[in-house]
Amino acid sequence: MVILKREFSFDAAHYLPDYHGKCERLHGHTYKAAIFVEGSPDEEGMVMDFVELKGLVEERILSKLDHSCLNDVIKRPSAEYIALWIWGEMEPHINAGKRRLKYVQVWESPGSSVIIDENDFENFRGMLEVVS
Ligand SMILES: Nc1nc2c(c(=O)[nH]1)N=C([C@H](O)[C@H](O)COP(=O)(O)OP(=O)(O)OP(=O)(O)O)CN2
Ligand SMILES: [Zn+2]
Repeated sequence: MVILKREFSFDAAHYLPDYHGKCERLHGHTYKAAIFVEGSPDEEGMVMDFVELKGLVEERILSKLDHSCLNDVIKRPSAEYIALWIWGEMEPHINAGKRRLKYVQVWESPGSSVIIDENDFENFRGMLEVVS
């Protein structure tokens, strides 16, 4: 199997309502994220066309999160829950044939990131309180 990765970034505001400290106040980040897809190269030599993946990221993620207040979309927008939300947006459009969404990584700052896989999504999706 081969794992391909597409990285992207977005600017957004958020606050952490249940956090006690500076992050309970409205502030912003330039987030970075990566989508990892596992599969076998097809007859075109591709696990998944990067152009298709870029379009999905723009349609399913960036159009909703870039220059937004994340709390309008995700109730507790920690990096962990942002990653779970991204998983829910992307998985139905990626899993096909032998290709599978493998990991989602979200960086809140260059030194701080989370990585989730399908088990995390199954275990924690119920805690993801999506606003809209
Ligand atoms: N496990 C997590 N911990 C924290 C999260 C999170 O999403 N998951 N988020 C925050 C806050 O959003 C906070 O803004 C992060 O602050 P900090 O780490 O200090 O990072 P800065 O953006 O301020 O950048 P630095 O240059 O590193 O100060 C807190 N914890
Ligand atoms: Zn923050």
